Amino acid sequence: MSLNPNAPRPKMEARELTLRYGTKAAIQKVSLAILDRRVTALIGPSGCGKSTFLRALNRMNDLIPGANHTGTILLDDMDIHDRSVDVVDLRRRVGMVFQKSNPFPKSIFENVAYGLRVGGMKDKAALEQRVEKSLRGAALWDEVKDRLHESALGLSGGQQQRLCIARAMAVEPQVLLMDEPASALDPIATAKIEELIHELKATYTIAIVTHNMQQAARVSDRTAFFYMGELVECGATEQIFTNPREKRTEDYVTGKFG
Ligand SMILES: Nc1ncnc2c1ncn2[C@@H]1O[C@H](COP(=O)(O)OP(=O)(O)OP(=O)(O)O)[C@@H](O)[C@H]1O
Repeated sequence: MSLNPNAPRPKMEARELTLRYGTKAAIQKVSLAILDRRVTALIGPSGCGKSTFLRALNRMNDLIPGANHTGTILLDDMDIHDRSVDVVDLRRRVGMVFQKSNPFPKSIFENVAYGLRVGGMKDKAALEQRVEKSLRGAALWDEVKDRLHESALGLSGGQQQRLCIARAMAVEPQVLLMDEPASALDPIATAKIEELIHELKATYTIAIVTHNMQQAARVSDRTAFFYMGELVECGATEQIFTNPREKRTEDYVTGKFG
């Protein structure tokens, strides 16, 4: 129990989470809190289980045949694996942005409106309002407002990724999961995404997987270091990068292995 009443509370929390593909554990007994309206970076060498952990947070691993888990994941006080949980509703509350932007072959407008239409929103004015709000939120509105009904596939890579962020935001999630959202982008588009993440954390709780150590240091408040399926340590980003408790963390953040 924290003594500071202003200390952020966990928005999501994994307790002793083990996730296997078949019989092989990809992550073992991971206990990690994702704090409300903070950015948590998940770092570690390839194959250490970062994406597996991220995908577990909105049960995307359910889609992989043979994936199974033990342990608990809470969203606020709700066990996300409880029988009463509707997975579609969970994924609306915990949205996801992938490494490679994946706009639908539809117009810019329809990409953002998609989840709203699926959710039953029919009113044209309401749809237009929410699409504009989401595009503004994703810092894309000014670039696309005059071409909303053109194909999303005509946008640049960086614009497509911001469109995917707008699409995720349109259904008003509480948590945004980002799996290397800038790894396919050039430095200018990457800087825009990083700036956006900085703005989004006023509203959203964000967990981001990144291979880029500088990016983790720039965008996150907290950093969790994974190694071979284990969570080695998690703490304030500055502490993890300047004064880690564990030797393995120090070796990784100083580039001794990777
Ligand atoms: N769909 C799958 N089926 C079987 N094994 C998988 C699957 N996805 C991941 N794995 C295995 O689980 C382990 C963790 O993978 P994961 O993708 O979570 O790691 P990662 O840290 O995100 O890696 P990277 O940084 O390379 O993306 C790896 O051994 C990987 O081979």
